[in-house]
Amino acid sequence: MIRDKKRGKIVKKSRIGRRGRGFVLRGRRSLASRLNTTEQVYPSGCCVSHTEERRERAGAGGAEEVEMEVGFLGLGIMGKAMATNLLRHGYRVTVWNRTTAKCQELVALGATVGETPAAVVAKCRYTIAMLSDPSAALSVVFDKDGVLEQIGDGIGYIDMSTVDAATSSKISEEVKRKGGAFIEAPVSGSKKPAEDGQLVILAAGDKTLYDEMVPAFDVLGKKSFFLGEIGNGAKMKLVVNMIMGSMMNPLSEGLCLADKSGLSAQTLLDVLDLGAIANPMFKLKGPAMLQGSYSPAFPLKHQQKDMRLALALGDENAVSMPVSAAANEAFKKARSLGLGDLDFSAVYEVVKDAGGSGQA
Ligand SMILES: NC(=O)C1=CN([C@@H]2O[C@H](COP(=O)(O)OP(=O)(O)OC[C@H]3O[C@@H](n4cnc5c(N)ncnc54)[C@H](OP(=O)(O)O)[C@@H]3O)[C@@H](O)[C@H]2O)C=CC1
Ligand SMILES: O=CCCC(=O)O
Repeated sequence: MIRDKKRGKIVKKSRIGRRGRGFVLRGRRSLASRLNTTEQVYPSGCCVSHTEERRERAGAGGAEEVEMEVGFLGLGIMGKAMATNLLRHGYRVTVWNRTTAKCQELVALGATVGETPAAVVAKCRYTIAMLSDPSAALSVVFDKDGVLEQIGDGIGYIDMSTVDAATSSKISEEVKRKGGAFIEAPVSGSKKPAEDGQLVILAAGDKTLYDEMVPAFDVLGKKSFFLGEIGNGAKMKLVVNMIMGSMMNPLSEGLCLADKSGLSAQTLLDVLDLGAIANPMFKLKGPAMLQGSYSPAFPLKHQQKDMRLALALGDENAVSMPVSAAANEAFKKARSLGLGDLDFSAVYEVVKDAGGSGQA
């Protein structure tokens, strides 16, 4: 199933409004989203327009614009932008972050603070997490004062962090064992798309919870995919990031090669942008790399974590990925040089260094 905020695509009829668990998440929707009524049919399923879907929702429980409390765990680069978007669209948001001071900016925008992940889950029917890695995702669920202490019937937990399928499955099993519902929903898109509500959401797991989350996903993203069983969202995200991280390396090598062979690296970027391999990443990151500017949108340490997890997925499936493995080595080297908190494009510094700085 695919949803597209911009084009109004919906593939399969949603169960929203049927009151599966006796509640439906709604926020105050943006005008653009309210006007989005285009209907398109995909070959493999029935479809419903956003207008029809909203009518269904309204029919199920009265007025469409009912405020709902959403919990948000993890206010890093992505979590802060996503929680801010929910607040701007009228959601009531209760936030928690390990480093408590980071909650203050959200409080200034109207959020309330939960003392612990458990306290957030106790207060909210839906809690979203956006945490750095598998260890953080597990800790927030399983440790003392964690999500599991308060999850139960009729409560949804949505982990949007980039983790591996095994981590997601472990969380899913425990949440379900306690009567709650779980989806993984990692995202494609970085800081700016998160700020602009233009993420691509790769969800999997409990389909009813997914349907209930669609209004919030409409706020956070431009498109959401429902990919079936738990693990599929995590795997899709890792494959995408494995490609992205790998691509950053030949871009770096190309910039070095252009420079070392007497060409203008900026002209190389201009040429690339007009040809078959033009892409938003080269266009956005290339000029900043030439300036040595690596303000983190996507921290390098997270890109290396994704390469590592994607390579493990390759191992499991006996897929040989020598290009990705080499890219991972460059990211590891960058981390060892203390570049982990910079943007992942800082791998350029490692590539430049490996290429030598003198004249041929
Ligand atoms: N940045 C990007 O462009 C994108 C990132 N992602 C993914 O989203 C997730 C978040 O990324 P991003 O926001 O960039 O990362 P940040 O490093 O900016 O934020 C990480 C968050 O995780 C929290 N955290 C880390 N360890 C723990 C722990 N042990 N217990 C509790 N909380 C913890 C941090 O808390 P504290 O503030 O206390 O350190 C912070 O809130 C990652 O999985 C990343 O791979 C996905 C798409 C794009
Ligand atoms: O996981 C990070 C993805 C960053 C991006 O899609 O630009």
